[in-house]
Amino acid sequence: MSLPMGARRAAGGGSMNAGGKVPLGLKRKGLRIVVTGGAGFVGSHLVDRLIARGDSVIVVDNFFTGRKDNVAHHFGNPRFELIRHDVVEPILLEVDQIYHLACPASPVHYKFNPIHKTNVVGTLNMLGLAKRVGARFLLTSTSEVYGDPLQHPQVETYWGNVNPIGVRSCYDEGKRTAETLTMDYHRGLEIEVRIARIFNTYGPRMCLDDGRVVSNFVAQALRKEPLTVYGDGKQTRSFQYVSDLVEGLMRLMEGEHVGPFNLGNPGEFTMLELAEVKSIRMLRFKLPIIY
Ligand SMILES: O=c1ccn([C@@H]2O[C@H](COP(=O)(O)OP(=O)(O)O[C@H]3OC[C@@H](O)[C@H](O)[C@H]3O)[C@@H](O)[C@H]2O)c(=O)[nH]1
Repeated sequence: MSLPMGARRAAGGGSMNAGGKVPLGLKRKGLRIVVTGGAGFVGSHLVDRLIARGDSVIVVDNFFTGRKDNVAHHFGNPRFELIRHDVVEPILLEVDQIYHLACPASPVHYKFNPIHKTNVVGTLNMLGLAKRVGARFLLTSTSEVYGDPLQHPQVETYWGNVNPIGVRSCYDEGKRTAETLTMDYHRGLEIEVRIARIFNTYGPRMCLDDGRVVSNFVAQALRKEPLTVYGDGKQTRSFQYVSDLVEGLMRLMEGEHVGPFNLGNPGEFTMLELAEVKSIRMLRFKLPIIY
């Protein structure tokens, strides 16, 4: 079957079964956890879940794309702390687990401000912290490590088809390097690590100007503007709701397996299909607040 270039879809139901048999929260209650990028779209939802199950959470965020508003409802909670900090600088914290999310994920943002340094130096700094305090480290990598994949859907053993010099390379190659560093620290220094490869995710707290396709289409539909389908619209993507992703990240952290694991949705749309009113409605039923 010939497939459109640029198709990115998680293989096998998103492979979210790592640690799936461990009931969340039972053994892990009361941990000290740092979430880098915790004031961002995905990070803030993760923080909500961790706080809700009784953990103490330190959010580290430089507010490049994250917003205080996303975590303001935790201000005053003694189990919550917010630190303005860029992960390209080292930081010393006493924690049990590190969720390393810090990195702008929308092409609009990272093309404007290339983030190779965030991925490489930032990941190195957080791995250094994991080593120093003996914390378990989870890297949020991306489906973009598969580049313009020639295999469809992508399984985790596929090495990808990646351009080292393109406009999106700072992200793709930055995350690939971050994965390499993570595995090196795991093999060489016996740091406990987990790697998640996140596919296209949507939900509340995405910025309207995020630039990714779901928020663009919803914003355009609400404004009754034409939807901007890029290229021939035959490229495909899978879309997962943010709470499903957060569930997957927590299961991965609590489970026994290093990964990498694809976290995504096995279903897929072409961008032309997504632009149909029916598809937008299908996604919108879970999109009560986009702002
Ligand atoms: O308005 C738009 C925006 C985007 N698109 C198209 O929609 C597709 C999806 O693009 P998006 O910008 O939503 O994002 P991508 O799927 O390429 O990457 C996204 O998901 C994986 C994450 O790891 C990345 O961080 C995230 O940016 C692309 O083919 C793009 O060209 C449109 O057709 N119209």
